[in-house]
Amino acid sequence: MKKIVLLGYMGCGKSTIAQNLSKITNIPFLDLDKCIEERANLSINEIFERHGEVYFRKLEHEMFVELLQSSENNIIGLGGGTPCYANNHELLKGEGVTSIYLKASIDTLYNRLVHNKSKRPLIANMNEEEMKEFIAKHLFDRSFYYNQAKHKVSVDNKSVEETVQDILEILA
Ligand SMILES: Nc1ncnc2c1ncn2[C@@H]1O[C@H](COP(=O)(O)OP(=O)(O)OP(=O)(O)O)[C@@H](O)[C@H]1O
Ligand SMILES: O=C(O)C1=C[C@@H](O)[C@@H](O)[C@H](O)C1
Ligand SMILES: [Mg+2]
Repeated sequence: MKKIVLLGYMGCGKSTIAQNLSKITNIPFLDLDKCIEERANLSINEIFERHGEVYFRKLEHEMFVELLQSSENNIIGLGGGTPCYANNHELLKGEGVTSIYLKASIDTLYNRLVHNKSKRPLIANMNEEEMKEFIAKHLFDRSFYYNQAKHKVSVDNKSVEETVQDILEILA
């Protein structure tokens, strides 16, 4: 089995890029956040509200391990925080795993997230100034984990198609 794992900060484009990559390669795409929502029968927001983040991180780890263990070839889009909890970052280095960090600058992330934050509980209640500061600090804290990926693709100022092309070159 081969697993292509896309990771990176909220809004870097994991879900968008993975969907497009899936169409071109015919490798089925699994979105970890969606799998968790289906298993819990709750939205990510509801899981955070009702059970708290620690519980969410437990579900997230269990689901990630389960997806990696399946015998199918898959593209897996992680949640923004997945590599930063449990031993998930170690799993990025496993045999049969092609892990790719979609690296975006603070400005790119801010511009994509500012009008699109309601479904992202970590930033949903922040104003614009708080959000920019939060993204800068949070990205810095998380970079160590994101950099455990085997490959890195910069997504700044690139179209979806250009980023997909960069990934296809890694996979070739
Ligand atoms: N060049 C681009 N590549 C990827 N996404 C882009 C691009 N330009 C604009 N976008 C938009 O940026 C947003 C990226 O969000 P997406 O949900 O794919 O990110 P994500 O990394 O999966 O976030 P999360 O971790 O919160 O699930 C989408 O609204 C998408 O349409
Ligand atoms: O960056 C994060 O920690 C998160 C990102 C989303 O994909 C979701 O997994 C959840 O909102 C947490
Ligand atoms: Mg996503």
